Amino acid sequence: MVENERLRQEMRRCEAELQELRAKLAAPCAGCEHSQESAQLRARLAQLQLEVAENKSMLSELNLEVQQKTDRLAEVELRLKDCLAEKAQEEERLSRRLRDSHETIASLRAQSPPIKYVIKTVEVESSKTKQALNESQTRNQHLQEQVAMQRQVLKEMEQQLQSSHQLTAQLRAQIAMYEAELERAHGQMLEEMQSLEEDKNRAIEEAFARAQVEMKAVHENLAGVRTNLLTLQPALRTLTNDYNGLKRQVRGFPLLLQEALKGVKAEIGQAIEEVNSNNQELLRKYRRELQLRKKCHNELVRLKGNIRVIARVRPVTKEDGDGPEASNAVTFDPDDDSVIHLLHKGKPVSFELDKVFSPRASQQDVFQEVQALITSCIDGFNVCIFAYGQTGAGKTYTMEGTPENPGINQRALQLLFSEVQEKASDWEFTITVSAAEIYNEALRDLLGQEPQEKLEIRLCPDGSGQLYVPGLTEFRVQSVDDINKVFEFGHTNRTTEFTNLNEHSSRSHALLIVTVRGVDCSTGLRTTGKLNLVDLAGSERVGKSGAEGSRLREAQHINKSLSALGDVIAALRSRQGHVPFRNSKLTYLLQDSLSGDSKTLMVVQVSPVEKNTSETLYSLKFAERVRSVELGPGARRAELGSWSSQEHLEWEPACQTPPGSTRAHSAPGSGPSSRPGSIRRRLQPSGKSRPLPV
Ligand SMILES: Nc1ncnc2c1ncn2[C@@H]1O[C@H](COP(=O)(O)OP(=O)(O)OP(=O)(O)O)[C@@H](O)[C@H]1O
Repeated sequence: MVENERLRQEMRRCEAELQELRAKLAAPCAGCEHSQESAQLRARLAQLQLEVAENKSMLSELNLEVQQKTDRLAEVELRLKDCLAEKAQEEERLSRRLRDSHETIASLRAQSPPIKYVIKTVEVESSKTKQALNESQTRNQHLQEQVAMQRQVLKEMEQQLQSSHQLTAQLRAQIAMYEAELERAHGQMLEEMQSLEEDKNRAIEEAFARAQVEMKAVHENLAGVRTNLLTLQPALRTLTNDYNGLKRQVRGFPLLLQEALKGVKAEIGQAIEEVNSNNQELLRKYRRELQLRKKCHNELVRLKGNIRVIARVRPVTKEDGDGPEASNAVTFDPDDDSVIHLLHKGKPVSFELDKVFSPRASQQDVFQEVQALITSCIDGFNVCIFAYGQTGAGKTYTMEGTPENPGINQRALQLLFSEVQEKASDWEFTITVSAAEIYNEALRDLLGQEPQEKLEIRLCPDGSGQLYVPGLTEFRVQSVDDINKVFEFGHTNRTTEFTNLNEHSSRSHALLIVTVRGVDCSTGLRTTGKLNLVDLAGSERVGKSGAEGSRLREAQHINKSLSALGDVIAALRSRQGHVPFRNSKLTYLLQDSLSGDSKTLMVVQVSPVEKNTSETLYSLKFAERVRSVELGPGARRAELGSWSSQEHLEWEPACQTPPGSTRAHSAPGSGPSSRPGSIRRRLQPSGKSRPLPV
């Protein structure tokens, strides 16, 4: 049975392989790949045929075995039948003997006692016989069981035989089918090989034909090349001659090259010299242009006036409240931006200043007006910009502004940075800042470690006549970030010192002092310009409104310093012989930035509302007083002469005062010869440190 199963599996495998072979034979194939596959198929076919033959022999062996088993079975059946017949005979014999014994017993019973004895003996023998009978019956029984068993085995074997027969028939049928299949595959393969052979022959024929054509063409080409070769030979000869000529020339080339190089080098040297002299000329022109630009710039500032007063009116804010008191009392002249009209107690009053900014003016508009002054600081001029006005009129807004909309202070520093950067190729600049406060005529350093300490203004010990503040901190700034840090530090110092900062700041002057020091890299010329940005204390007249005690003292100090400032500016503007700088700490501190060729601008801050008209009137009168000391055109020319002379001192030895200029009002320290301070400042030797000049 196991063998049968194995054979069946083998047959199934053969069948699967045949299927596969059939599929491969059916698939389209090409070239040598096909022939390779065909060879493989042929080998596989042979193997399969071998396997089929093996299977067949195994099948015949199996048949033989079945036949042998059938024969043995028939033999067993025969033996069994013999056994049964023997048993039947034995039984028959034994029953016959039993019957004889019974009869003998009965006849003997009818005889005498000796006979009885015999009977007894017989009876004894009879029981033995019975026992033998029983035994033979038991054996018979056992044999019958064995026969039944054998029969059962026989039956099973018959069934097995039958199924073997069936299987054999099936296998035979399958083998026949496989053989047919193999036959067909073989036929197919032969056909395939035949067609491949034909294809191959065809391809060979075609290739041969092509090769013949190509060969013909090559022969033709060869003939052409031969003809060309014949014609090229003379050209080759010419070329060889040329080549030999060139070779001779090349031998002489280094000499020629050296000569040519010598010539070119000489030309280049000459060209470099020409370029150098051109560069020198250009540098000279550039310097002259630079000087001219400076002159033009100063001329522009001069035309605008050395001391200028402008007004800025702030917008009405919600702090001004509602009602008639908060109504607008200020109007402007649409045709003249230097005129402002104020309606005070029902009476119109007009003022004329250098420029008036309406509430619509932006921080940038105002800055534009002061921009030229700030850039002149880079050229070594001292500049003062003041914000003047009553408390809440917008002084701090104009000078400091807000973080989103910064005022003059930050914009000025930004402008200085960008200007300095533009000139970085020719100049080296350092910008430093100091911040100070004057409260009740006491000067304090806002950037120092001890802001509460009072500082003094002293004469420079070097005998130059300049003033300085010992201990005033100077910070070097290089970016807007640095400025912000400095401002923040100054602000912190102020806030930690005073509980009511707003009130305090209204009553103190805040100064931001920016010093720009430059060195011209090509000439070594040094300049120092100072920009003083001052947020003045509130100008309202507290003293007149009956203030007492500390408020009165504050008011007196403020009034004193503000009127001292007014006096100084008026004296400078009218070129008085004596300028009262020492009348207040503020003017004393700013002395060198207010005198000489310094430039000053006062921004008068104005509140537009009705309730502030008295203070507004006072502020505008102050502004007009400062401005009213008019300089005639002659004086202005004289001023121009003084500026020019300074430029000439640096670049040209001679200076000329323009004709018609008058020096009647010139202060002793403002003429060309009496400005040693400013000239010294410009000619300071490189790297020499000195106390901050004030
Ligand atoms: N041009 C302006 N545009 C918008 N708001 C302004 C302008 N000027 C001033 N302000 C606002 O008016 C208010 C008062 O201004 P600011 O504090 O600058 O006055 P001040 O004169 O410096 O006062 P104090 O003397 O007390 O320091 C502030 O809220 C400020 O923002």
